[in-house]
Amino acid sequence: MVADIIINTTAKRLQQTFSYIVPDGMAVHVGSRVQVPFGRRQEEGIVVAVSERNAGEYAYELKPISTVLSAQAGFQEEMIETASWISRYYLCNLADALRLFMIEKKGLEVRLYVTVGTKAPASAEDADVAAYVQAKGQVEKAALSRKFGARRVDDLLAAGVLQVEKGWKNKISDKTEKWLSFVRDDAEGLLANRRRQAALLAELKQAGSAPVSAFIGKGYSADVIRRLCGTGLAAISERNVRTRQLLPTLEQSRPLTLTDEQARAVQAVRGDTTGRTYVLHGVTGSGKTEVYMQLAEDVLRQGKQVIVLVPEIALTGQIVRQFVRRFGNDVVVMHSQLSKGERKNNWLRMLRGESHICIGARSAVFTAAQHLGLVIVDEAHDSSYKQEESPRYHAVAVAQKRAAYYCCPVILGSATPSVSDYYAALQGEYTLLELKERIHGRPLPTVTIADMRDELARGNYRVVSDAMVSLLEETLAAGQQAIILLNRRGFATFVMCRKCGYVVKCDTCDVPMVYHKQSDHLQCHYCEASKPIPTVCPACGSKYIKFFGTGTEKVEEQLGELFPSSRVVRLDQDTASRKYSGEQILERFRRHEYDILLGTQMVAKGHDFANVSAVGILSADSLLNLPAYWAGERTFQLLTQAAGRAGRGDAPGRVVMQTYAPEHYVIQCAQKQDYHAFYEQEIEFRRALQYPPFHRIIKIILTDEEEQPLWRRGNDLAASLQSWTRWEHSPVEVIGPFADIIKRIRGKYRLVILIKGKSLDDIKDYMRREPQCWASGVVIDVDPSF
Ligand SMILES: Nc1ncnc2c1ncn2[C@@H]1O[C@H](COP(=O)(O)OP(=O)(O)OP(=O)(O)O)[C@@H](O)[C@H]1O
Ligand SMILES: [Zn+2]
Repeated sequence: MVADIIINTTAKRLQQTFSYIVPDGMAVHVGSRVQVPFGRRQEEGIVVAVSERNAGEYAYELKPISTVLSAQAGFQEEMIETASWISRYYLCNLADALRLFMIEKKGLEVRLYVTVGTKAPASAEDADVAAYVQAKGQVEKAALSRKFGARRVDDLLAAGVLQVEKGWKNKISDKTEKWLSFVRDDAEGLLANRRRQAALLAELKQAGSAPVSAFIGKGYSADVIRRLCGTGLAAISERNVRTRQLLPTLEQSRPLTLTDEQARAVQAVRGDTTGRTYVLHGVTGSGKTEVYMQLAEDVLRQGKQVIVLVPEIALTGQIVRQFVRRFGNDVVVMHSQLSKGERKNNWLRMLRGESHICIGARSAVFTAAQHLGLVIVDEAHDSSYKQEESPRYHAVAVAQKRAAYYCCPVILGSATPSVSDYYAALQGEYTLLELKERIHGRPLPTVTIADMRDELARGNYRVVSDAMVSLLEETLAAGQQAIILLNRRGFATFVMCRKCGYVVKCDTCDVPMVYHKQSDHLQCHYCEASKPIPTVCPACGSKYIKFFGTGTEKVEEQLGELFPSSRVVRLDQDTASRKYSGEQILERFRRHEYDILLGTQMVAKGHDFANVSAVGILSADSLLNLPAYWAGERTFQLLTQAAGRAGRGDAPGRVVMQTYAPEHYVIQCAQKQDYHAFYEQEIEFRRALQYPPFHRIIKIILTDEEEQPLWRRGNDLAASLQSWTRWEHSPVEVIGPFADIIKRIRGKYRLVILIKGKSLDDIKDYMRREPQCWASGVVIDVDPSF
């Protein structure tokens, strides 16, 4: 038998597969991680194919595989299939695609482990060594040599008293903690005069077992714990750490009685074994989470597993909270603040089938599973599901691929489905499920539009319109809370000389720098570089340096002036960057320690705060004017989602939306929260201009420190692609090269070439063979999100 193997390294030249002989009796299958001779070294490899071919059929001499590293660390066949698809579809290396599924990206380290051999030791000294090894089961050879001397160990190996074999060691060690467990009751009266120990034992009997830290937290000293263990009534053991709960302990919840709409949705998906995709279009506050949970419960009953994807920002939010309350310890949460050891523990729990639900952001789509029964993607329209570095995959597409293998359904839930998903649902490619009503018949919020041109004409130069001021006044007076959205952080969005018009830009990016008042410096939002504020204009020397534009910091200041007695909190990248600080802000707002939550799009997503009755959107058109086909869709989604945070409790919701373009169809549809009207207009626009979903797009980004060579390279690549399309008569359009919207980032100029067509499979084949596509400074983005 012959195995095709990918060497696990990032070196680009090693991306092809290599063939090796499978020695007789060695258990090697697709997905095994093995060690192979490679040049003069041994390398780690991943088996991607096994065939019955004969080594003699090859033109060169094949070498045998050295060892199988670990059954546990191996890949499942499904993962290899999905990774191959990713590498074909997104035009990336197979090794890079495979690494998406690995928990230890760097690969495994091979070590030698010593166990007891078959021969008896000849002397008392040798017997000591053998006894030591026997007691430990196995000992790393290096450690044993350090303890007893390398010579001794080698001699004992040669004599057969000890034996050695290769094993693998994780670079990430398991993260463990000490647990205290109940052993038996104090029948002998050992604790007669020891009240603390007796109390601890009583508590322990109730709990069975719990982390030692929990008892320390309850006031038992380490000494009391140690003495209790000394009596043999309790014992300490090391256990792998479970996901650190981000949330305070929550009460368990029971399934709710579904509304008719919810029941119909659950019924439609239940028992699907075709691997279909369902678009669950439910207005904000319609109870999508309950639908997810009841479907998950079904799947759990069949002993299968569920992956739940949420936008990164929602990881501590509503949906995670609800799942943890309903399913308790059966849930693992993969959030970015876990240590590597914790991630690995979670990952292994899913792989071994010890946990059944994994909730996480984009990358959780790669979680190992025993048997996947359902994938849920909440807020499926969210742009965070697209990875913006290589491999540039979309988590929904990967989820669909995995689900197809397991024949399990994928649910794409959203109040504002992506135009492409909704189109696929209407075409019958997906199945559409709708929740048209909010729970308890609560009305959707009423939205008022504030035309900012009128405000200016009336002499209101503030960021906040009169309508919004009154809304906030009434809300605060009623003891309710408000959320305010402004999609720009910082204080002033650019700094300009009034005399000559000079705008302060980043040294390495072609963007104006943003003034941050709190830290009192200018910051580039692309590369995070910062600069002091110039006192005189660097261009003309005048002193008329002025700040323009508005960010969240300035609004925070203005709100403080307008409503001095209200408590305002700001949530944006600047305040949320410290560990857990974002969650704390949201948690304290939930407890009504603040009246107004102000922030960037982080405040618009998924939150379910019952006491929020007002939402203010300061600049509804901030995304609308971007030169991109998706500008309307993103704007509609953001506005509808933000508005949907209002009126989820007893008080009806009210929203003020500030805009300079009140007549624009996106603003009009968002005002009415009318997804269908928006979709009808948007899909016609897409059809007319041949944008997705009617045409697919590949974006090629070329970068270089020098502008001239970059254009030359761009023109050459475009010419190559053009000649292919002419020659093949393929209905594929090549556009560009043209300068990217932002001409230069981090010191590198940027050019873009777009490829558009109904099917891009053929041109992908061509691109795979075109060396210019694989040169350094070239990024290929299939189905780009911007
Ligand atoms: N069948 C039900 N009976 C009673 N209450 C329900 C029911 N289903 C859901 N709810 C409650 O309705 C509220 C809104 O539900 P949920 O947060 O799931 O909405 P959603 O559809 O996810 O909205 P959004 O898209 O805005 O996040 C929650 O507080 C939830 O507990
Ligand atoms: Zn910069």
